[in-house]
Amino acid sequence: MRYISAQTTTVQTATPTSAVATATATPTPPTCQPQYDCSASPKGCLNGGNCENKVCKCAAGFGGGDCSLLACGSPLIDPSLRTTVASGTNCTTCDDGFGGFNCNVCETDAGCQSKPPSRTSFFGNEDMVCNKKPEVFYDAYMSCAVITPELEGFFKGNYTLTVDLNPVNKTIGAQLWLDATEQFFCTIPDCTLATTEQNGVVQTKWDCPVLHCTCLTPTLMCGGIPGPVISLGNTINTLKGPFSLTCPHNSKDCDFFIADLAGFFPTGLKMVDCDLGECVFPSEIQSSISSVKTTLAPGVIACLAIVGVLILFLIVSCSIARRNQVLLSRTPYTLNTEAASLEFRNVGYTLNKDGLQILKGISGSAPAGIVLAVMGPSGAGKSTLVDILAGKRKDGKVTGQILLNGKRVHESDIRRAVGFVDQDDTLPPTQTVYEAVLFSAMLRLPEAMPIHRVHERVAEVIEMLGLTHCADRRIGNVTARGISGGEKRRVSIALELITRPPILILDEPTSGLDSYSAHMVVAQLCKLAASKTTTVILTIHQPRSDIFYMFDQTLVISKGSSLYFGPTATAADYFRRRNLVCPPNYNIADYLLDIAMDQELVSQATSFEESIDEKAVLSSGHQTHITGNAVLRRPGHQPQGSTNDETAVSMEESGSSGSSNASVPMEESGSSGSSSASISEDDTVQKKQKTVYPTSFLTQLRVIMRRNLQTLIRDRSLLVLHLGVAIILGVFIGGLYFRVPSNLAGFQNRAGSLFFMLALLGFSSISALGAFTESRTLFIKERSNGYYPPFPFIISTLFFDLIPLRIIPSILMGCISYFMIGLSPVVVTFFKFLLILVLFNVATAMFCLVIAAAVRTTGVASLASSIAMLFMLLFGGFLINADNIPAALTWIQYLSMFKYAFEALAVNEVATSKLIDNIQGVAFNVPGSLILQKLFGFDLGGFWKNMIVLIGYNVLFIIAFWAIVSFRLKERK
Ligand SMILES: Nc1ncnc2c1ncn2[C@@H]1O[C@H](COP(=O)(O)OP(=O)(O)OP(=O)(O)O)[C@@H](O)[C@H]1O
Repeated sequence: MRYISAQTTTVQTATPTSAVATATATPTPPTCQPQYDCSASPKGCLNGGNCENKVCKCAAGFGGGDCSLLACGSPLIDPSLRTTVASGTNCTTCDDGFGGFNCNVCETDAGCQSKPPSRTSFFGNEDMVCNKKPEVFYDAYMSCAVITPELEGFFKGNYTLTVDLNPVNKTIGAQLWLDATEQFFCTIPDCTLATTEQNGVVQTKWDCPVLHCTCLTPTLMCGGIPGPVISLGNTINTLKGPFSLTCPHNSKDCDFFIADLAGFFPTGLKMVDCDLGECVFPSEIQSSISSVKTTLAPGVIACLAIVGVLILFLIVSCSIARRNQVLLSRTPYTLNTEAASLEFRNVGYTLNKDGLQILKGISGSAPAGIVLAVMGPSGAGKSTLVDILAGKRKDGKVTGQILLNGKRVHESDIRRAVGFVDQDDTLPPTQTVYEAVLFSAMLRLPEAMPIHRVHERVAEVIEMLGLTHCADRRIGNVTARGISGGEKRRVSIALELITRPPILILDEPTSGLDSYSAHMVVAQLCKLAASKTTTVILTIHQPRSDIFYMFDQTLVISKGSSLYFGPTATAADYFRRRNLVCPPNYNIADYLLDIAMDQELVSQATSFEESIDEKAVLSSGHQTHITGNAVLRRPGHQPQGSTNDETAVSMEESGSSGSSNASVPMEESGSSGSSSASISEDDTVQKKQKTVYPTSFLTQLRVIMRRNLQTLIRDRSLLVLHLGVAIILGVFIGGLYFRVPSNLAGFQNRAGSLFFMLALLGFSSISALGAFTESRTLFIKERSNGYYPPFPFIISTLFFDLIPLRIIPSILMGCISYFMIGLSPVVVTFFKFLLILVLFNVATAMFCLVIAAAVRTTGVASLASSIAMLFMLLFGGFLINADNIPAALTWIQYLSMFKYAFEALAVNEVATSKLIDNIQGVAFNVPGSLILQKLFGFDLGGFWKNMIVLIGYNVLFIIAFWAIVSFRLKERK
């Protein structure tokens, strides 16, 4: 059977047969009105009708002169023969086998076979069938109910969408009906259609780049009566697209998405109970389902890629570090057993800023295994000299030469050979004496040294310096009182003594010590020198006479010039020969200082006519005199490179420390062989050597982290404050914005609570300044003394600042306030919310750390970060609308971390929620996304973009922090 019956329906005249569509309303009677000329009317044909010979050929389901009326005949009937019904009236009965809002949707195969087909099958003798699947092939019709609380808030009624899907012409025609009245229709060309299978779900999707819609005036939605709340006429008429329609095969629902209306319908229009059908020949049905792999949003892919690269980098770095640690722990080690000699020739130092000459060509030497005391009044240049001898970086210009064991070497070699105790005690306040010395030992003794030997050595040094009684007491600082100033001085010495360096240089080791302790410390240093493992050079102000005579050699400096250099024992004779006699019962050390202070006496001493012997020394150039007390005290002692020859021997001649008991001041010697070149300008020694650390990276990291953990636990105030404040403020914000409703006020509160949280976290980050400023000084000193390189310090600092003080508090505050406020209950939204808070807080803390590292003064650093924070807050998107910022200042918002975090938080939270309120009796239901767009000027699709920017800020600040700490935080004296 080719078709079931052939029934003819005459437009608006014939009485319908039983099978002909009828309407509840009386069919529109024929009129005598002139025929509508579609070519002459600007309106043309509506609802996808074509104007042919001045007459509209309407799409199935439509009729009337301009195709504006609902026609209730099946698509198999000639369009001109379909019965139309009056506007506002529904079709009630459709042709057999057809259904849908305007009776053009086939329901059965029989329906499709009830009339002769309007086209022929390629395969000839075929009956049409009704295809009900969303994958369509010829011309399908669909009608669906529409769920749209957004529109229903303004225009009450039942919404229906009728759609004509034409894959042959690649077009879609769609009409929206409110009750039975059409509100607007759209014609959509150039569509592509694809049926895909993803994770077992098959769906057909139409993607169309453009759409043209026409709002039918006067209708409720298009500015019609009675008194509409709003008119969508202009919005609908100016829609551009793109547009998409997605229909899953296993459901009767579809999604209708118009990009221009994303603010109004963020997830599209929900079409439910869709009835779809088309009459096709079976041979036309050629399903082409393609499977697609699950794809992630580009933002998610970028984030995953960053995390992946970081993890890979971490794994590779850790395995390399572990290998190095194992190798180093198996490397045989030797501890220093031999003292080194240090000679300095014509050392000068001039300040860059004002050209002031601080040191004027000072020469001398400290042969291996002796104690050399550098004396002089305050400001004479003692510290400057020992800084230079220790290879410390100086701000000004250094001239002269320094020889280590008689050889010119790079200053990094000198630094390696020298242990340096600074004038100021820079010690970790929260550690005990034992822990501080152990810290130095763990980092500076060889990795392969067994741990029990390390502890033994620590105990030995602590005992040697008389610190056993306070070994378990905390060092303390101004705010938390700990050990005494003298004990601190001895701890500083212990930190350097632990490595038993070939040369130990101490700046004022006895300052702050009582005379007994001073004597004890100097005696220990002399003992160390006598053991031939360490040469000691120290500066001292006013030693007691018994202490003075413990030094082997003395260098007296007056106003940057050498007044005396020679054996301590002959100093008194030397000045007596110049008629400068130390009064009886007078401390010779005090007398030497008196001379150095008085320029007349200095002139008297330096203008003295030298003896032949002394002249001989003079003419020989650099001289040194090593037969000092060390030799006298230690019979048989023969320092390295020295002889017991009583005649002065120049350094040049001896190749190393010469020997003489004659004492000649450097001024008199003239210090020939002076070098005007900076110490490091010698080509042979210019090659900078990489600092070699005795311990591996992992050991350094472990030891530093252990100390940071101790500090965090013992100096609990900051940790407790951050955690406490996070909990209290979490409860406070939760209480203040408790259970925000979805009305207008609730929306303001929701956005306000999110912004307030960011403000709190942002400003609490400023505490990073103070925390870092304390550890910064310690780092500079320890780095300079060769404890560790910057990298493990940076990791440890970031770990102990970011995790306990930034990440945990922001999670705490977020968890508490989130549920109290009643933000979105969606789990993913909650975790995204926490992630944003954490990324934001880490970024602001890193920003403050960068400032703290870059700016030396704490006051300037806190002012700079507070002002920067305030500006970022202002341009964060809450206090000023992004679209209203003056053009010249718009760039500032892109620097604001608040903007990215707030936008991400708001999009995450508010975009999927609804604003439901009632203003003066008019109820409305507006999507949160529309508010975000209109009120804040936010980019709705920008969640991952904002997240990437926040991650970018973190990476940028971490790199900046690393660069500043590595290249700027170096000791400069
Ligand atoms: N970087 C600098 N800028 C300005 N002045 C400097 C600098 N370095 C040293 N001086 C000046 O050089 C002189 C010597 O300083 P130095 O610290 O070496 O003296 P000192 O003998 O160790 O004094 P004290 O015993 O009081 O510590 C001082 O007048 C000091 O002000």
